[in-house]
Amino acid sequence: MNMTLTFHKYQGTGNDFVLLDDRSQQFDVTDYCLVRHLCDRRRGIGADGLILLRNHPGYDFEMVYFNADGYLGSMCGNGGRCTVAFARHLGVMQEKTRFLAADGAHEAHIDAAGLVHLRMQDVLGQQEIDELGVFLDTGSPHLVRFQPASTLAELNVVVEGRAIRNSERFRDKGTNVNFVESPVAPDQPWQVRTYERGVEDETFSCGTGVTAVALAASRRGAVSPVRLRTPGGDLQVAFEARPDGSFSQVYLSGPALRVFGGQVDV
Ligand SMILES: N[C@@H](CCC[C@H](N)C(=O)O)C(=O)O
Repeated sequence: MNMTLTFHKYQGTGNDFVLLDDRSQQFDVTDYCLVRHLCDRRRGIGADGLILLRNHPGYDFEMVYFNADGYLGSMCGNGGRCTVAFARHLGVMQEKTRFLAADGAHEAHIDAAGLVHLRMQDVLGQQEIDELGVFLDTGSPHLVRFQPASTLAELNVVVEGRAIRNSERFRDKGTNVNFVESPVAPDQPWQVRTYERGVEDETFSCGTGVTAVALAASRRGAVSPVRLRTPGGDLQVAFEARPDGSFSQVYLSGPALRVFGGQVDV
């Protein structure tokens, strides 16, 4: 492209993103090589994904999300929270906002402690439960696997997750794979490690992933709000469970921090 891009680096519990203020709609969303380059941790800025903040009629902004593989992605929960923090940094919003993402409209607010609370889409339909685990879509597809006690820390998430993600069942559309350990005491969090589609690696956390875990764990006694611990930090998921097995009022809450800004020649 032979141009200089101004970028902003954000992270939400270690899930990190390059954010671009693209309200002028200059970025070529078909240039997957550029997105992949910017997300490359050796040759570029380095991130799990890239997000464009754009104007859109009827909303404070639109969030356009790309995975690190360069391709347009589905909903990104941690990325959504980081985009809300970015929108406040730009002055596009103050405490509350309503924006558009790949899976539709979202509301969010930033509390006095700086935590970002993002309302996720209602999760409708039945969770698919079999010997492999619990499959559900929280804006992105997720397989949730509950592990035996004290096994999560030693699990090879990349090997195990990649095998499931590339299995015949998931090869075409892919899935994220979340490995979960139940709390050791009622006041302890659910522990989660995630292999992420489109990053094709373990990430420090995954927002739509911990949301899927909380909803799947509600069948195992988890009560809203559920606290979840990822390698990148703690997140909270609140929800209302409906009699038909669907969930509404689903909120993903946690920190979303600006790390640095700069310019990159591309
Ligand atoms: N890390 C994100 C998930 C982003 C989408 C995922 N990589 C996919 O392609 O399904 C999150 O926080 O939800």
